[in-house]
Amino acid sequence: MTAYLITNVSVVGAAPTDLLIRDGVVAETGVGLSAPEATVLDGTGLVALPGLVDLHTHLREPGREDAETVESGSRAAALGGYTAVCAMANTSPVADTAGVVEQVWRLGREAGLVDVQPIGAVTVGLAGERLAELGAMADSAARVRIFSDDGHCVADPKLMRRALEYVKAFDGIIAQHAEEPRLTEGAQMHEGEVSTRLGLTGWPAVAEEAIIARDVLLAEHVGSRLHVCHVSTAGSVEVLRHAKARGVRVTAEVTPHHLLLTDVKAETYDPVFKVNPPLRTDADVAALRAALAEGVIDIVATDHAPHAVEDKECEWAYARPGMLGLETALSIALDVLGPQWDLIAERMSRAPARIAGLDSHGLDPAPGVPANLTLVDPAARRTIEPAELASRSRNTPYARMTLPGRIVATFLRGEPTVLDGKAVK
Ligand SMILES: NC(=O)N[C@@H](CC(=O)O)C(=O)O
Ligand SMILES: [Zn+2]
Ligand SMILES: [Zn+2]
Repeated sequence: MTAYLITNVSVVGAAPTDLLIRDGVVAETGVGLSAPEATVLDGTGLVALPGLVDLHTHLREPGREDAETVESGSRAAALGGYTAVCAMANTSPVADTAGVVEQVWRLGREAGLVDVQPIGAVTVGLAGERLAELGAMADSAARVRIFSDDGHCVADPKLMRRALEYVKAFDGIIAQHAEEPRLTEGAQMHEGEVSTRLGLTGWPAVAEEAIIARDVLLAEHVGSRLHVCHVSTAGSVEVLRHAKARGVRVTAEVTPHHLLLTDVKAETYDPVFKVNPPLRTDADVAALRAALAEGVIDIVATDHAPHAVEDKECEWAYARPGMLGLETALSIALDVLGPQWDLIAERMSRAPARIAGLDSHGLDPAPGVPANLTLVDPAARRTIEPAELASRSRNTPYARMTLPGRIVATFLRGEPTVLDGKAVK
């Protein structure tokens, strides 16, 4: 195992220091360290962050390996500064058995670029009819703790209650895709002025807010943990604020795209901007940014949703919803939040690691801590070229945009997965 000496680097925005990485851990920190056996990396001008943790990633394996594999998605994650990702269950077959979650977990180990933590489905086949084998998935080698039917809402309140009750025994979490399906039938974009002008069927904010309101009440009643996926409206923020004030065990995420983009993008009719929940309004974006700063929204999660060309480059109405996120998330966060390194570390690493129970992640680089970290060059700017992304898919909404920040290196348990901005394998 090679040792690495990163010199003159700012750890989470603090005054520059040296970091010695050896035997999988941060062995030493301090100014003027020497380690003759170590490979030296000049960290001047760079910021070291705890490796980013994504609570919401779609890896598409098994079933749609043409759009993404565990390996290609892991590489995209490492290049984005991530050391751990939670893989959503809407694969084919669905990750609703111990067998499938163990398969995804093993593929992640074999790729060895990030820790891949599978999420299990709540219901069999994501059909919303009966509970999947939650206990068997929790007891499996994948040790599943987060369950989600993401892509679909667990709309039946009785099933949602049962799921919350079931996972309480092992302190599990239900991660809800909050969308009342009866209110979004045929929906193509956010319901508002722009949808009226374009004549596209709208996805009203209340379809999200009504489910969040119901679920925080159910979580309170049962005393279980609820996580709300991709919060997208100002009204959802108010529901969450109220629930948190009451002490409900609820956490919430916002995606980079909901922090930056709005429904006016639909005017292009370019399906790269079609996503669930849909891009909302300026007022929603402002409310989401404030909620993230305040902590009403706990984390940024990418909802990295790769789609093959034929599923995206077609008419808006036929295109699948979803956009890439792993390779651009840190840049968007830097653009939206500015160089608030402690806040970025909290919302993109420490808090998601805590929520997911990933004990060796989300820890600031310090002596004795597992060396899961990433080095960011905040002064660099880069122009996003879809063809250059490591993902197998090309559906980034940031094509040809110039964004701040570049991931220079990422370390997983002391081994580099990215060096000089390139994946090492
Ligand atoms: N976000 C999306 O628009 N799509 C996701 C599913 C989801 O996150 O709901 C997908 O799997 O493609
Ligand atoms: Zn979803
Ligand atoms: Zn998703």
